[in-house]
Amino acid sequence: MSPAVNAPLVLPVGLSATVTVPASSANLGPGFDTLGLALALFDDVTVEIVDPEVDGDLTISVTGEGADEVPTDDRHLVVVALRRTLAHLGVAAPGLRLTCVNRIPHSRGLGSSAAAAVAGIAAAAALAADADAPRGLTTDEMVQLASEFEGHPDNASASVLGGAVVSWTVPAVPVPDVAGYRDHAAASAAPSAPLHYGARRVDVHPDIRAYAFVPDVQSSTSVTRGMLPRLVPHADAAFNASRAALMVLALTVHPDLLLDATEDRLHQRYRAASMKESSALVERLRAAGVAAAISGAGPTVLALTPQVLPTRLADAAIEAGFTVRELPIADGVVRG
Ligand SMILES: Nc1ncnc2c1ncn2[C@@H]1O[C@H](COP(=O)(O)OP(=O)(O)O)[C@@H](O)[C@H]1O
Ligand SMILES: N[C@@H](CCOP(=O)(O)O)C(=O)O
Repeated sequence: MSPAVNAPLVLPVGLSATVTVPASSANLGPGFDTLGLALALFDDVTVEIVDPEVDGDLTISVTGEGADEVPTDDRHLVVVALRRTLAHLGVAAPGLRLTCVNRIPHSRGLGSSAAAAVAGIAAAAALAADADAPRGLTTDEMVQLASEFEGHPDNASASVLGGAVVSWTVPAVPVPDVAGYRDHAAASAAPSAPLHYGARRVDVHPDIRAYAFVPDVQSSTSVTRGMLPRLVPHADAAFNASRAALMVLALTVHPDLLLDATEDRLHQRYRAASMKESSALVERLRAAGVAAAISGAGPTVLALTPQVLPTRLADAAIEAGFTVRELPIADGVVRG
């Protein structure tokens, strides 16, 4: 019998790929759902193709962050992203064994879920390439798939491209009107409205240092996205447009402008009630002249500064219950 037309290429048992993917900090103050920064805190994921008769369809071993919390079955984010990407590439895996070494804390605003998606996508692309699959993935396609998975491109594109990123979306259907405004939130929420996602890397000024202040508490991104209003005052939107544009200058050539450039009126104030200690820390750091903002949807605080962080500020944050880490700016996902 001849093989079915378009039958998937089956990956051979014994094939394996390891990928290393960085954490990310999204928004950087004014750049809600657009700016992101890759940070040198890495998850390592190894995927091996196994014989299901011998090793089962799927085994997942997780050490480090989230080891006792993430599901070790078909719902695991890396597995979902991996399988979706293999299907996209016309490739099938008989059985899968995953080994995850997690260093990115979960639900803290450091892009752990985007990193998991990028790991799955990059591992699938690496396995398909090793098996000489007819299709591969370009970097733009990785940004597209990971952003579709995550629902916003800022974290995902930073973990793919590294450095700082400017990312954007193009709605595939006309954006509906609400009360005279174009309702982008409704358009993105509509399941029938696929988006095109784009992103480009910008190289960060070498003097800029990034510090993450990580609290013990967790905060779900989807929950705090629900705290955002559907409409905002035009003056606030205009304010953020100026600061987001300024932020690209501050990140690349004028680090002295970081304090002004990290101001925001679109999201942090609306989420502040759910992360009072983090919001207070942002205020304290900014009052001391350090450009600080909530990292992603929080509750981690990100500080960007062309100077070493003064010890008294780090000590005060530790006293308030935060772990303080300087995290170099990282390159994007790589095959290990
Ligand atoms: N490496 C991982 N493996 C499996 N699931 C993960 C991984 N990282 C994150 N997740 C899932 O994503 C959730 C956190 O996502 P989210 O609320 O978007 O926070 P974050 O800011 O860390 O991305 C975790 O509770 C977990 O279910
Ligand atoms: N732009 C998003 C970023 C979420 O980042 P995460 O690291 O908290 O998942 C948002 O602000 O919701």
